[in-house]
Amino acid sequence: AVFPPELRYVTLKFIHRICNWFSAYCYYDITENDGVNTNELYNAVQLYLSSSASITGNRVSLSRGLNSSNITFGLSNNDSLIDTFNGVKVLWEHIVTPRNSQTFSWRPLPEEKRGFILRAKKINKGIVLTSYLDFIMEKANEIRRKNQDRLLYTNSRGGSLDSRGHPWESVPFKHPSTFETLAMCPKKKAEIMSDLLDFAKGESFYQRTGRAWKRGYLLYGPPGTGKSSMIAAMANYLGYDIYDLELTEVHTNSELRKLLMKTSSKSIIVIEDIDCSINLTNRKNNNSTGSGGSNNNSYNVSSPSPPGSGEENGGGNTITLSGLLNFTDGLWSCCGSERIFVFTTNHIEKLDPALLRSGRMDMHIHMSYSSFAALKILLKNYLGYDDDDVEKKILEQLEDVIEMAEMTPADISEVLIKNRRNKDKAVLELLEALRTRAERNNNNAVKLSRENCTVEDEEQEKRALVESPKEGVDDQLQAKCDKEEKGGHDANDDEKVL
Ligand SMILES: Nc1ncnc2c1ncn2[C@@H]1O[C@H](COP(=O)(O)OP(=O)(O)OP(=O)(O)O)[C@@H](O)[C@H]1O
Ligand SMILES: [Mg+2]
Repeated sequence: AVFPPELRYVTLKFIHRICNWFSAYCYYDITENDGVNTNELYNAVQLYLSSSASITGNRVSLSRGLNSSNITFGLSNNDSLIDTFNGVKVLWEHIVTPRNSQTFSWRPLPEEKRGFILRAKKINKGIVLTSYLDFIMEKANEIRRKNQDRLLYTNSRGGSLDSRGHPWESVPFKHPSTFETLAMCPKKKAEIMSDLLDFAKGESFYQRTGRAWKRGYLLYGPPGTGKSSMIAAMANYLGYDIYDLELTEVHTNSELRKLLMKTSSKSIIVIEDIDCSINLTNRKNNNSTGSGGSNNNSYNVSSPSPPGSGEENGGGNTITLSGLLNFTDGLWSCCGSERIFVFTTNHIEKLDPALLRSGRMDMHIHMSYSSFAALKILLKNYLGYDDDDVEKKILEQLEDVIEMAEMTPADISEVLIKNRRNKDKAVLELLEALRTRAERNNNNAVKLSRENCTVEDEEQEKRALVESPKEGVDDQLQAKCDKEEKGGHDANDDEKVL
């Protein structure tokens, strides 16, 4: 109180300047407001320092962001702390001074002037300016994404808008599913994760290749194999919001387009059970409308109109397949960026080939019955068991039956949850359940082969199914996991489309 902060700031500055000549240090001012714009670096530094474990002062400022369940700690006014980066020590000081009321400004400025002063040794100037500040920006973004809870949007209100004209309703999204808890072939999992990461970091790639910055995943497989869990894991992994699109609530193609326009970037747009929610007879209707003068083959198949004009053939009050394709693929799909489309289905064979062609759904992911690798993940999730916690003999027995049993991860987790208090019993009961299933499947297979409908046919059918997308979007990952080596499929999806 004896020493007014304003004076203190000026003196500090003055002292800094004097010392500059003699000292080994250099100083950087990072003010909250650089005149007109808010300084992004200031916010980043604040967030970054909040995560720093070295805050020990008696006075710490706390804050909690909108939609966030985390509290962040910050440097209090005129407090300082030391941070180290790559062995380089720097000192941060937070300076707050009352703003001079005579300063003219077009818009109201906060009453206080805030800023950080960063002190570093002159010999470390290079490292501070090049890597340290970048590091802080990156770290801050990470923290921001972690603190902000995901949102789950639905359009369950039908076409009606809320008071602010938004067609989407949102709730905080707190699904605990992550890639770690997801039971599936580890190789496949790793590929999906790196695909997602490539996508999220791929701004310049998409720019360079002239592609809209979006990606489509089709998840298919029987119920209870983790399709919805996978979507949650994707959202948690990338920190994206989810838009769960209920197609049955959408009445026209133009309504669909409006919904799309109101989605934000960095989001996953999900249509579950696509085979059930879109009436496939639409396709016939479309074809009977005649396929105009479009010279794009793929559109001729299903949608006579070029992208972006799906409204006309929406006609009455139903949305059409072409409307949906325009939604994911047309010009409107790029109003915004960094969007992922995920469709799920239990019956991939029921889907229109137009939906499956490459470029539309970039990656087809087969979620299948539990494999041995997946089973081990489930054992770890539910019982906390590692490999050597289970008797080797039992583990081998599990491995023997798991493929034949064709049990979904959902079924397996059911058995494990039921017995989670008695872990040994859980494993034994699981083995029993797997055996029963395997036996049943085996009997069925024998019966089938007696009726001259061999298992091989089924196998072929499955293979045909995987290969069915006309443009050759093989499920490479599945193939890899099944160790069905099909040589020469190394080209990634993007190359195929190009
Ligand atoms: N691969 C998996 N890894 C971990 N848990 C799984 C997996 N698959 C299923 N589960 C468990 O089973 C439950 C049902 O899974 P989920 O809802 O993801 O299945 P789904 O494939 O979406 O089924 P549906 O086709 O009926 O929508 C989940 O709550 C989850 O706990
Ligand atoms: Mg589901």
